[in-house]
Amino acid sequence: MSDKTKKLLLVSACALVDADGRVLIAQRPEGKQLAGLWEFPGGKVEAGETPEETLVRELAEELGIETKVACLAPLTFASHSYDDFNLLMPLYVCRRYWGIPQAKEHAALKWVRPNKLRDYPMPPADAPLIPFLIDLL
Ligand SMILES: Nc1nc2c([nH]c(=O)n2[C@H]2C[C@H](O)[C@@H](COP(=O)(O)OP(=O)(O)OP(=O)(O)O)O2)c(=O)[nH]1
Repeated sequence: MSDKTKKLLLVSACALVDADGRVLIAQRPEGKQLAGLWEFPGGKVEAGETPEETLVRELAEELGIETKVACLAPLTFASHSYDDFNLLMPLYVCRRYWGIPQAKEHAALKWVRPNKLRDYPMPPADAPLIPFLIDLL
């Protein structure tokens, strides 16, 4: 049943892909909601931003890498109802970026083959995204 008090939260996420077809996942740090789970880098779309601009900003803040809006290709989206909000999360693929990803805000980073993603505990919203990455890569 719909809960009219629940807010829709728009979050942009990115599957960064390396030359080997592996995807970067990042572990949420202690103290945050969903701590310890592995996620796709990204974050909340802020006022005035396009979802692509959000990702360019978040990838710089979280990983210290540079990319461009034109280097982000939409793949699919996640839609999941958490207890306190409804999440809508477009997932982009990025194969072209500059710099080496570093965990600036995460506990750890890992490059993983798409068919191994299920070995890493992810937020419940993310499980339906995995088959799209397996198909693509
Ligand atoms: N970046 C990202 N967020 C995800 C994924 N899956 C998923 O459910 N989320 C959720 C977790 C958070 O509730 C929200 C992302 O928000 P965020 O990373 O900007 O915010 P946060 O919870 O770290 O908190 P904040 O301190 O920034 O407010 O989306 C994912 O794969 N990547």
